[in-house]
Amino acid sequence: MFYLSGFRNHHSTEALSGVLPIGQNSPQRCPFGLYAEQISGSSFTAGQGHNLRSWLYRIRPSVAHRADGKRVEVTNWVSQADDSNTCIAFDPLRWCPLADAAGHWVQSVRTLTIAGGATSQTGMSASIATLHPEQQPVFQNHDAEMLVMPISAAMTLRTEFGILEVEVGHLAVVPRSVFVEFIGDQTTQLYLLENYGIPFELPHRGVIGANGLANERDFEYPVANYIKQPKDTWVMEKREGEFRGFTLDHSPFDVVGWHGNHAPYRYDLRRFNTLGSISYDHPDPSIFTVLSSPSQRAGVANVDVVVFGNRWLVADNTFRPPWYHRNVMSEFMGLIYGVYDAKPNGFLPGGASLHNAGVSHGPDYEAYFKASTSALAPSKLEGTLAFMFETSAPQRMTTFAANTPERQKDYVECWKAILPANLPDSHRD
Ligand SMILES: O=C(O)Cc1cc(O)ccc1O
Ligand SMILES: [Fe+2]
Repeated sequence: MFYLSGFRNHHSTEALSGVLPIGQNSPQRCPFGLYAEQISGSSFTAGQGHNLRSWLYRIRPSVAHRADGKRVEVTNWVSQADDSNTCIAFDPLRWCPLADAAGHWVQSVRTLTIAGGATSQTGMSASIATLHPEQQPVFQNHDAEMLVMPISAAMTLRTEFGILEVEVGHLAVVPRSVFVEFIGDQTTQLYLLENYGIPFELPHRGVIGANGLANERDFEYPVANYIKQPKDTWVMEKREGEFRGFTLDHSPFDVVGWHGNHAPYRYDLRRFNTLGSISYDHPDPSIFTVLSSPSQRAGVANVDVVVFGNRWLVADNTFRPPWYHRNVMSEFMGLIYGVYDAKPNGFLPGGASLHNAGVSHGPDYEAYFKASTSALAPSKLEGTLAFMFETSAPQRMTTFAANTPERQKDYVECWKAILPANLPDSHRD
């Protein structure tokens, strides 16, 4: 399938040539009698480089989709970090891969951790969902930009803007309020991040220069692809954590052409140009940032998406895995495949961990022992893809996450075998 390349480029695409008006956005009558509709992703007055909007040329304006909605109960998708369904996360936390959930993917979402929420428009939530091959509802998330990563099988996202094929090892981002249908040929679990804050940007590269990390051209946008379907379509929408469903008498995927810099996209995480230490010491993980949602405070992210993929380890006289640490940001981690170097046991593909702000953590005993004693020849981490959602707000654990049988209540035992350094009981030079 053909894609448009370039992060936040001003893309133009037509499923039928001649549908995009030339030199203006909203002519008195659009070509072919289509309807022009703008969707924005920033305030109208956002600065240059942060101003996000696209123009869609569609068979019906999306207001024609409006029908009275019915409230739908979705039990475990949490959108506010308050006392009603979350608790404070004091301890290091870890979960085994969750069992597949029944039902469609929206019902299957189980939020594990959350910071901030949909109403305050800050923070994030991290969830696991299950996508089955059955028919799925079309979905609109007014609360958040959604970032999804399939874990065991590829999936397809049909959106108003066109189709994104999303493999294991890809991430896909769907802006707020965009109509999207998740389609799977095989059952797969998904990691799902809701970003309640400012839409994702590429991190500033600073002295790294113009290239490296996630390169702009590797972000792929869909080409226009419409269906003129008179059949009923079931749509679900989410607003401030509440869900409603309604039936349309046609498909919302009726956009024949679009142009703009605000659209869903995919990125192959295996294209990430990982940079690291070629002298000594383990760098801070900010060097692995793929996407960053900034906060109002310069240099402090609302949420960073960080990836740990295949890479050479060559640092001299260095403890090469992550050091022991406490981070002022809070860290949710997941594993798409392979082994994560700091946690060779117990952190499994499809599993998750949370080290809340200030919570001490680091390599487990086995990782420490191996990395502190093995010969330091260059070595390569291969067949591995882990990620971290790092947010400046403390993350809470949901009631579901606290009580699910997949929670590893013995997680802290992985540091138990660590021996104290061999020193006399007390001494002072
Ligand atoms: O805790 C973790 O495993 C994530 C992490 C990785 C790293 O390379 C440095 C710091 C950090 O928090
Ligand atoms: Fe960490």
